[in-house]
Amino acid sequence: MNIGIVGAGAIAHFLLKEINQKDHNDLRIKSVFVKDKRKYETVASQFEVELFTDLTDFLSSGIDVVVEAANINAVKDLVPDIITQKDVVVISVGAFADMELVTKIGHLANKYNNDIHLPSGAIGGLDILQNAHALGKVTYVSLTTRKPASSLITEEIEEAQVVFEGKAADAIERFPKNMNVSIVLALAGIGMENTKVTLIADPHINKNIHHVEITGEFGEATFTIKNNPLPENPKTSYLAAMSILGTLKRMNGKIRIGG
Ligand SMILES: NC(=O)C1=CN([C@@H]2O[C@H](COP(=O)(O)OP(=O)(O)OC[C@H]3O[C@@H](n4cnc5c(N)ncnc54)[C@H](OP(=O)(O)O)[C@@H]3O)[C@@H](O)[C@H]2O)C=CC1
Ligand SMILES: O=C([O-])CC(=O)C(=O)O
Repeated sequence: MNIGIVGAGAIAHFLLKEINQKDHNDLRIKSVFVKDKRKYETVASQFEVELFTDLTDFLSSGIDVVVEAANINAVKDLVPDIITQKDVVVISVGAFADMELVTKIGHLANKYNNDIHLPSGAIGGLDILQNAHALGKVTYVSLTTRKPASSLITEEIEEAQVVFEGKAADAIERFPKNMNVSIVLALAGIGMENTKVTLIADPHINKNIHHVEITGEFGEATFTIKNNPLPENPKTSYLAAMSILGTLKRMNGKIRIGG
């Protein structure tokens, strides 16, 4: 499967190293869409990929699937065009807090018969939530995220501080680089307005910790993950990058486990 990536930051580098410099069967990154080729010219030689700044050229470069690893604005600007030609994996899931965009991209995906994949990113438990919500009988979903203070605020603090408390819809507005997880959780369950979020800046930790609580007719579930950060961008958890690789492998296989 030939892959094109949008973005050349921390997640893209993880994927380039894993996929193009190790053996992941027939996965191969061929093309990278960037805003500025000069900034990333070493990426082309180091990973044997071609850089593109023109979307039409990028999409016709022999790729089968596009992975977005850029940001929310890139999803809004590029995915409506990409989905008319290719399957797409989106990691800046926060873009889908905009329900108009979800409707538009969903309509185009149907019309052109391409798929949108939203990896679980830095969290887990989405299988439980979606199954539990199949009858619409989930009553409560919350996410409590604790990150190193420097990932969330610029001021120096001595003690852990709640920097946001409210609904997922507002969490992603306030923290677009840190709260994509709240939106994938909301999409899998009871929505942007009902998914409760607490975000804590903690000067004493070096992991990105997400704690999910779900209550419904099925019973109750809790889930905590203590993520190691990606060294190139500590705001981003290692597992978020890995979840894209996992998604690509599952797309390329015929046996689907869980879900
Ligand atoms: N769903 C989840 O659980 C998670 C999602 N994320 C999200 O994943 C995304 C990527 O994360 P990460 O790799 O750490 O971020 P980085 O900041 O390290 O990299 C982002 C890259 O995207 C590029 N970029 C931005 N806009 C465009 C565009 N319009 N076209 C092409 N390239 C573009 C940037 O280029 P330049 O430097 O030139 O601006 C940069 O190379 C972020 O949105 C992040 O919030 C992260 C963690 C978890
Ligand atoms: O990587 C993480 O731990 C979560 C994150 O940044 C996001 O959801 O935007």
